[in-house]
Amino acid sequence: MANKPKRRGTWDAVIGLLFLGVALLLPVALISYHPRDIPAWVPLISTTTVSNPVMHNLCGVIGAIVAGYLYFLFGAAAYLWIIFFAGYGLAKLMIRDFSLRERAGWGFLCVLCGACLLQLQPWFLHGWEKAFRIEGPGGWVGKWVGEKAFGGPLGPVGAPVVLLLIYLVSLILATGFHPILVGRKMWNDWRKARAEAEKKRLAEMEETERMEAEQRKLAKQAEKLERQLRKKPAKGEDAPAEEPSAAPEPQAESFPEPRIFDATAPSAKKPSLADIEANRKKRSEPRPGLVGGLALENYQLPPLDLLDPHDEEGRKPADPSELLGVQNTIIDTLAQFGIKAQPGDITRGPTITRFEVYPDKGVRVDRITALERDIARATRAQRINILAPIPGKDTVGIEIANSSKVKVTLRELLETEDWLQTGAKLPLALGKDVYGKTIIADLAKMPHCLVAGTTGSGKSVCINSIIASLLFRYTPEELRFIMIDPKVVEMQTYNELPHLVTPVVTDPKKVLLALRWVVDEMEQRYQIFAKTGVRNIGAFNDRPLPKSQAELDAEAAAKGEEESPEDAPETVTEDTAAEPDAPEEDEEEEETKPISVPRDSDLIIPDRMPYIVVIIDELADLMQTAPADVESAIARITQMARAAGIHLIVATQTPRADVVTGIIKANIPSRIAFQVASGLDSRVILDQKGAEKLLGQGDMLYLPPASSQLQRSQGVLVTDDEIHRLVKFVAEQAKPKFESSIHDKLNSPTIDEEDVTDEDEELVDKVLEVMKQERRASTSLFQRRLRLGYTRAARIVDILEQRGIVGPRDGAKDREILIDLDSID
Ligand SMILES: Nc1ncnc2c1ncn2[C@@H]1O[C@H](COP(=O)(O)OP(=O)(O)OP(=O)(O)O)[C@@H](O)[C@H]1O
Repeated sequence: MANKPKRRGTWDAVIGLLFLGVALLLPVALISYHPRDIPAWVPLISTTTVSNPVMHNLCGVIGAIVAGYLYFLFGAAAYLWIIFFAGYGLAKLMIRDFSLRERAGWGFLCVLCGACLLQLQPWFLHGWEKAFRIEGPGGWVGKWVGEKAFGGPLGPVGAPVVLLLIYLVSLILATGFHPILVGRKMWNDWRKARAEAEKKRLAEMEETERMEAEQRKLAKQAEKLERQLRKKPAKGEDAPAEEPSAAPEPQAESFPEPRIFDATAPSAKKPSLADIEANRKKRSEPRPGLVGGLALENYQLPPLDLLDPHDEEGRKPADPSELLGVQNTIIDTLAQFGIKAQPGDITRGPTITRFEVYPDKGVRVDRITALERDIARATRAQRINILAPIPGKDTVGIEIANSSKVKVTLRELLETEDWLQTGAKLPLALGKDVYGKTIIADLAKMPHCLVAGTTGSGKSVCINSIIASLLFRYTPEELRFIMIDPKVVEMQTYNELPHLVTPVVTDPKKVLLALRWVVDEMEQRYQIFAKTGVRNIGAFNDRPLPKSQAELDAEAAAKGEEESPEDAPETVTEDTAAEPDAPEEDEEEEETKPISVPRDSDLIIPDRMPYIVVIIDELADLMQTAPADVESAIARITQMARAAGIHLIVATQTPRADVVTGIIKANIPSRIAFQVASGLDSRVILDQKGAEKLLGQGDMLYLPPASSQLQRSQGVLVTDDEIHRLVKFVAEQAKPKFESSIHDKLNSPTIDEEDVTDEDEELVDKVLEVMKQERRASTSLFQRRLRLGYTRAARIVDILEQRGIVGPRDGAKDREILIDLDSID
């Protein structure tokens, strides 16, 4: 009995070898087959009474007869027998307990189906009928089983499909090859390989970072040593020469005494009320040359007492023993896992406290990162974040949420010296970092910003504080807003602001029009810069203003000269516009009749230009309506608008790659991330993980422009009541004066795409054809060429404008064509 498996193994090898031998000889016999090799006495396949005098077949008469029968029965499918024998031969040799009996039947069925399918296909191998004198490319089986038995009842489509199914089923059963399982395995293997590659990449990155840190440390030590060596001779000549000062003692590494900073403690020095008022008054003084038809000579910037007073004294100071207790827990936990570390500084910020530790020599910082959950458990913290190392320091930072959060109010920030003394062109009070340092960004440098976070994380409050920061600094003459709020509710409060270019845009369909207006405005500003010979808004606004007629008259009178009409031109030429000393129109006249440039009559050169800040609250809603158009408009604005003084702030609560696309990200370098759901979302906003560990309610990561270092900070809090008071104060001083060009456009009824009938579509096609032939577009042209009434032609032109094919109406001129006409089929 014990011998049985052994014997079976021997027979398996014999059968396997026999099959492989057949698989080797079969192709030789089949390829060298010649019908005349078959002797006359062989039934069915003999074609001649006189066979070849010299045998062609390399496997002799037996090979010829076998090949002849295989071709006769299976046609070209005879070659499938090679796979049959080779496959089963190898399986018998290599796979233990391979059961030929279970599989061979299915293999045979596979060959039969192969023959039938070859017969039913009409394209190739039909020449074999004559060459081999057989029934068809599938042989006898193909003819009688495939064509007659299957093809007859199932028809030309049904038969191949059924046969193909049988073929696949028998192939699966013959080989034990499960396509779904194999597919799944391949997919899993691919994912595993990717994860491994990613792991390897991260490990390499960590290794390089570690090496760099090591090198920095070594460099520091070398520097320290060098300093010590340099100091020594100065102490005395008799210093013992044999002192082994060159080799640093490894155990003697000393760490600075740990200190506790409470960044939330009431600030020692506060600016006086008089300072703040003086600063505000200074900023409120009418600045020379600001026009804009808003009659704002008496405009006062809002005072800070519109904001709620912040209660610094009410803040509980940090309890040092509590903080030291937490730090000891951290050090103990690390020690339990074999990591020796020394305590470092403790900094209590508004939302989190950062505990620093100095890992001992030879400790890899990522070992500390790996203990994140254990440290969280030991300190009973809800969420912790480990900075290994803290950028620019030789310590590892463990950030733990404070039990009680300290609010960072807008008033607190606007009263700081940092704010009062800031040299930023468009300062934004964003918040305070862990060290209590105020974060004041300059929108002019940003120059565009992306704000993202889940719902309730603090985005709207952040946007409100940005708007408020600007309202506290700028008059409507100096800064204008375009607010886009598809969510409708968020920005309604601002509708009364005189700073608005147009009422808050809430209809997603009109957003594109607003963005296009911004693009036009930007282009016009560049034209004005070119005419006046300046490069950006700063230079434009700082240029000396042309003198007024009254000033010129006074000068002329002083010189005793007679005024001649030729000396006082009514318009400024291109050259004189750039010439500060050239005579100009009277300033009062200028308001009603702006300075114009004769050769380009549309170009109005204002004395000063306001900054324009475009705020989009909820990009996702816009990306749903017209993703390509919105994306390209944003890209256009962000790429060029900086010099023109146009800045974009985009907020979203959906930081997905299809909303914050690569193009949008590439053009918006500054980012503010609030809490998000996952590391993936964080990567979309910041290109790195981290935002998923934030605590919500204004806890944020700020990526300043031209930097890769994130600043964790607590966002500034401004309440709805404060915003209402602020807007009321501003709105009482001036009424909104909307730009007519954009206002009219946004108020004109849009054509709903659903209302565009088939008849309209036909006309649109015809109009496009006319445009292609004439290379121009105007309502009257279409009226004439297509014999249309005015209303009909104007409607089609409106549809074209809405689809972005032609530009807006521009007086009696032709419409601008915005597409490549050659791309029309
Ligand atoms: N800087 C902050 N300091 C303290 N609390 C804040 C701060 N920012 C936001 N909060 C709190 O979080 C709440 C939600 O903030 P906010 O309305 O800005 O969220 P959001 O991200 O805009 O949500 P949504 O997308 O749903 O509008 C606020 O009502 C406020 O209580």
